[in-house]
Amino acid sequence: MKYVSTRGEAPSLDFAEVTLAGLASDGGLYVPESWPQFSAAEIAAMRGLPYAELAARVMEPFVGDCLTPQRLRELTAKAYGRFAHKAVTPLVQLDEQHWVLELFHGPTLAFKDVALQMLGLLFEEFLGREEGSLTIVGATSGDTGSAAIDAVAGLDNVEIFMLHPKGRVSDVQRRQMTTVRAPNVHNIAIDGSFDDAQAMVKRIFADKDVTAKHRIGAVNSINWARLMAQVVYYFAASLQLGGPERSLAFSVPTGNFGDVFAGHVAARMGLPIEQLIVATNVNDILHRALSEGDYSAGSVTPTSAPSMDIQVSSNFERLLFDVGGRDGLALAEQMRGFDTAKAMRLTNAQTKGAALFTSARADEGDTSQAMRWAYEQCGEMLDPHTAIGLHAARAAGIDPAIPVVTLATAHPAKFPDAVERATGIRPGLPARVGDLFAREESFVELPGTYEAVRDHIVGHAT
Ligand SMILES: Cc1ncc(COP(=O)(O)O)c(C=O)c1O
Ligand SMILES: N[C@@H](CCOP(=O)(O)O)C(=O)O
Repeated sequence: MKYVSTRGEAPSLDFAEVTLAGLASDGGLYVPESWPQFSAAEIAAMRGLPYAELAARVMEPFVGDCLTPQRLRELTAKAYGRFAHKAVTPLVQLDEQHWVLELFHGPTLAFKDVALQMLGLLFEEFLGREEGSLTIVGATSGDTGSAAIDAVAGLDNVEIFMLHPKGRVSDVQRRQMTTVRAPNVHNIAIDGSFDDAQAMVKRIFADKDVTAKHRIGAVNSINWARLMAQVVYYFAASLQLGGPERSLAFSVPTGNFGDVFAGHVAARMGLPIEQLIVATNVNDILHRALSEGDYSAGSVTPTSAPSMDIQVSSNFERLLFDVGGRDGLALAEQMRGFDTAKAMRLTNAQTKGAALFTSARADEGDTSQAMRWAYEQCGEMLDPHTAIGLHAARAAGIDPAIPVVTLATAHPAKFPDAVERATGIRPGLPARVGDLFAREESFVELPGTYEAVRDHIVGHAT
């Protein structure tokens, strides 16, 4: 399997190279040069498999010959062995039509663990082969940071610098990053938004003064391996609810468009998906793009779902590439226009090609109301991000005969204030996070300028 850049100019790479490269050298994102296909019979044969084996089957065509089938199975067994639920991503039914897919049973209580537990092992595997090292620079609006840190803390040949927007993540999220004591972990709080942090990460990949001395790696969903691992749970949910004979709709709380793009990949591979519902909070660039063709970024508004307080959605570029004719040079031109104007229109081909997607936006009242409904009517406590997904799922008007699965992207205890305001109940942290509030924090605060962040990273990277 070879990977190509969405901007058409970077060299094509194999799976190991793409995992270590993160962002493409032309500023684009890597995607497989073609989508692997499963027949209905092949999908049906996956029914009842343990999650780790299902993951190996779904990932195998993407990995190509970079891992033997046996080694891939050793890695998936190790990655998913750390989850607190035997099913790894269990489904919970809310009513006749709605289910939630709980993706928060990993070590840091969000869906990010599903991919990052695997990515940490892949880094070790591929770096070990060449005795290389990696300086990871990541941006987080709260969840990627802790999941990535958990996955790589203590590794000898990996160092991680994680940027979060100061004061804009929950206390639990911040502490899950800043209380990890390991010499290779560096937390940085910047003045600014997640979008500012993500822009700095992309800039550092293009900074020749830095890349001449350090091999920069990515843990954000710009790294293809993240998305590959997220495709698996769409298969897991479908197989439990009658797939491949029955088609499902998925509602996905969306920010950087990685999770829902993984659903698009599952559909491309042959999984019957009726609709992908892109659920946003008031930072609704994706809702406007999909409903009106208007992809224009404003400033970020802080909400009770801080991990989705994102306006510039990295993985939307992968969708535009895939549904708009896979013309890298034309997309590079379109993205350059967006970088300058912070706005662009989708082409007719892009809008038409994205027909599997629909979208909805939830304001703060809708989010609270969805948390309350799930708790009072169904006995399920949801976090605010999942509640946005549920609001969109119920608003989308899907045929009642089609099951709608909302991705539960975080544990409610990561956002206790918002959950308590909506339901009157304060969720407690599961025992696996330990004495989070007793541990000492360590992070530096930096101004929100690229130079300040770059100088800090260069000054502290070994
Ligand atoms: C809890 C939670 N829900 C939803 C999202 C949005 O996911 P994505 O960025 O893949 O669209 C995020 C952040 O990425 C998150 O942390
Ligand atoms: N919501 C994310 C933002 C980063 O997105 P990613 O999926 O590209 O890593 C977070 O919680 O950090």
